[in-house]
Formats: sequence, C-alpha cells, structure tokens
Amino acid sequence: MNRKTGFRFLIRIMERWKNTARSFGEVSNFRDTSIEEMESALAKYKGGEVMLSKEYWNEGIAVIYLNHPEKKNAMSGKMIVDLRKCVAELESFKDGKAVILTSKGDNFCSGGDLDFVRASGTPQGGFFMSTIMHNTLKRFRNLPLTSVSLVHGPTLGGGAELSVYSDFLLAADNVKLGFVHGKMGIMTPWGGTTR
Ligand SMILES: CCC(=O)SCCNC(=O)CCNC(=O)[C@H](O)C(C)(C)COP(=O)(O)OP(=O)(O)OC[C@H]1O[C@@H](n2cnc3c(N)ncnc32)[C@H](O)[C@@H]1OP(=O)(O)O
Repeated sequence: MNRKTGFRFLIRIMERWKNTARSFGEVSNFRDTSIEEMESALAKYKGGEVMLSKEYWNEGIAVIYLNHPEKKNAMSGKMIVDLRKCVAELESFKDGKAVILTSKGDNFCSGGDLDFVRASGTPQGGFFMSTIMHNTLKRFRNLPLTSVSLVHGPTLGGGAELSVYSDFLLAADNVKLGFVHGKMGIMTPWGGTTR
C-alpha cells in the first residue's frame, strides 16, 4: 500500500469513528450544565476555605488567603467555589489598587485536594472543576488591580498554576514550585501553563 492509499484508508476509518471520539468520556454532554449547577456540585466537597480579607481594604488592598493547612492548603471543591466568590467581590472593588493572593500555614498550596479529586473523579467532575477554575482565574487575571502571589513552601500542581495567574510572583527562599502534573499523567486543568 503506498502512502496516498494509506492516508485515504486512515481518513475513512477516522470519519467512521469521529463522533465516537468526540463524545468520548461524555464530556461534550456536560456543556449545557450551568455555572450555578457546576458550583453546587463542587461545593459538596468540603474542607478548608478561601477568604477575602479586608484588613487593608481602606488602603485599596485586598488579600485572598487559602486556608486548609491540615492538607497543605489543597483546594477542595468548596474552596474552588469560595475563590470564585472572592473574585466576584473584587470585580466591584471600585477603589481597589491591588490584590495579594497568599495562604495561611506553612506553604502556599499543594494543588487540588486529592481526596476531592478522587471522590469527584469522573469526566463530569473533571469538566466542572476545570471549567470553573478556568473561568474564575481568567476573571482574576482581568481584574483592574495589580495582583501579587506571595508563595512559600510546597506550591505544587494546581498550586503552581494558581501562583502564576498574578501579575507578580514573590517567592520565599523555601518555596518548592512544581508543575508535577506530567509525573501524575494529567494535564494542567486550571490553565496555568497558558500564563
Ligand atoms: C490540579 C491538579 C493537582 O493539583 S493534582 C495535586 C498535585 N499535588 C500533589 O501531588 C501534592 C501532594 N502532596 C505532597 O506532595 C506533600 O503532601 C507536600 C505538599 C510536599 C507536603 O509534604 P509534607 O510536608 O511531608 O506533608 P504531608 O505529606 O504529611 O501532608 C500533610 C497532610 O496533607 C495531606 N495533603 C497534602 N497535599 C494534599 C493534596 N494535594 N490533597 C489532599 N491531601 C493532601 C497529606 O495527605 C497529609 O495528610 P495526613 O496528615 O497524612 O492525613
């Protein structure tokens, strides 16, 4: 079989399986789910919180804290929804100048909460998490505020992705910044590698 005949043969097979390939994992079936439905599905996976601190609000500075120290600030479903609420509130911070993204405890963020990821580990769960985080972080990036990530300690997986969404990243000497996704056989689901 020459190359031209080979290509034709391949294309015929691919055309036959195209629709199956597109619906693989049924991800396309979730596109009609509303953001609110995705949020309420994610919010069921509790643990930790993301807080918007107004301690420097009058000076035009907002501080977002990740707070889940018992799991090294891994992001649960609830925290993903919290972060979204913080960003929504910052969108109407009219006198705001800057936002600092940081954490409580001895590291910035160890990525997605693996217990949450396992529990919601279906194509649907992955699609919801990824869609909400992409949307939230795009809105974070588009805030008319100067953004700074203050990071320290292990900052891994989704934590590394989160850290690079700010305009500036200030890292402590003890930071361990790792896009460990490749080793785990996954892509960067929060879009951090497009920054
Ligand atoms: C968006 C896609 C992703 O982000 S996938 C997730 C990628 N992140 C990871 O794989 C990081 C996994 N965690 C680690 O490597 C280590 O826990 C790091 C962060 C280096 C901290 O090590 P170390 O100081 O020794 O603490 P430790 O391992 O004893 O952890 C304390 C407790 O926290 C937990 N923890 C940590 N990270 C997560 C996580 N991402 N999801 C869920 N739980 C996490 C550990 O399991 C440990 O819990 P426990 O005290 O043993 O019950």
